[in-house]
Amino acid sequence: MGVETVGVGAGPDFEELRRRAAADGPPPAEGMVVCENLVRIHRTEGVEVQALQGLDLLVEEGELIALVGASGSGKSTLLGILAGLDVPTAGSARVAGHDLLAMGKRERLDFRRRTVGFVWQQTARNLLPYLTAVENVMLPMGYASVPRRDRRRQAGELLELLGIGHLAGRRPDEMSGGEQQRVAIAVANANSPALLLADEPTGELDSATSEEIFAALRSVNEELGVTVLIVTHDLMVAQEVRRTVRIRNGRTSTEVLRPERGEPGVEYAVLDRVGRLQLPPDFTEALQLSRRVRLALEEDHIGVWRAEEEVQG
Ligand SMILES: Nc1ncnc2c1ncn2[C@@H]1O[C@H](COP(=O)(O)OP(=O)(O)OP(=O)(O)O)[C@@H](O)[C@H]1O
Repeated sequence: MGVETVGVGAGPDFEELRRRAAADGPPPAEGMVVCENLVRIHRTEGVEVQALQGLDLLVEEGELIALVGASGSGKSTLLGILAGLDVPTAGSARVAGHDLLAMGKRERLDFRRRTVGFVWQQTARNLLPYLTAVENVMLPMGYASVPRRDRRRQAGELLELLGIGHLAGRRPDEMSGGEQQRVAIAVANANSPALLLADEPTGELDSATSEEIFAALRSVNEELGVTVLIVTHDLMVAQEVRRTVRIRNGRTSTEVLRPERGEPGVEYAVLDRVGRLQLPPDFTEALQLSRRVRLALEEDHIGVWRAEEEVQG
């Protein structure tokens, strides 16, 4: 192998080195949502909080997934980034092919209006109080360039799809919390988004109503083909989806996959594209693994042991 000198007038320049480094890495992943090594640091009054600390997430087009995690683990921060409301500090994040770190102001606004839909936990935040359900649904259609003459009909069809056609003429204060949330799902789909984000959509509701909200989210996923990502503490929701991703300390730690919805799932640790794995803290604590471990490749598994000097104390 030849040796090249990097210097003025000799050898490859910086751009060339960058191109080679990129070519050496794995090819870019594809999907509706692709986050790699995503970092978001909040700075307030001189204090830094690392809300996301190198998070990886891949969501395929057409999936319906749940995102769970303890309070403060970074779920809302991630949703804000995917919705184009917040900008990551480092790493990469793409939604429907849009690079969320490189977007200019104009593209970001367009992205929010056309590519994503959002349902908030607080029912009151999702709807304008002085408009009827059908008028609320028609509103985002203006941003998405739906011709004016088609808006009322399309809004009515969306409400029908979600089983709430009879609410079309009612204002939010004439509906229950669950009805408002289903109208909110119609509003979030009015611009035909590629990705629907829902932050604790069943958080303020009882379990029977939560089932209705979840059924509405499932309808838009199955009938309209929208990719849906739900942040939830609700066990019912987490058990009803095929894939549940758990965030811990600003990183994706484990995933539960279910062969069929409602069936018991299998929990997997997440391996990133360069082979990094986050060991669960209860495992590392039980075996007092810290700093370095010994690995051994076996026929069908990898063994992980405490390093010799740490075993001897
Ligand atoms: N704007 C902000 N300024 C400073 N720190 C923030 C800001 N937003 C979030 N954080 C911090 O970032 C971390 C992650 O917060 P985030 O709201 O994303 O967590 P979460 O998992 O959504 O929590 P919850 O389930 O309680 O909503 C927390 O430590 C939080 O205090």
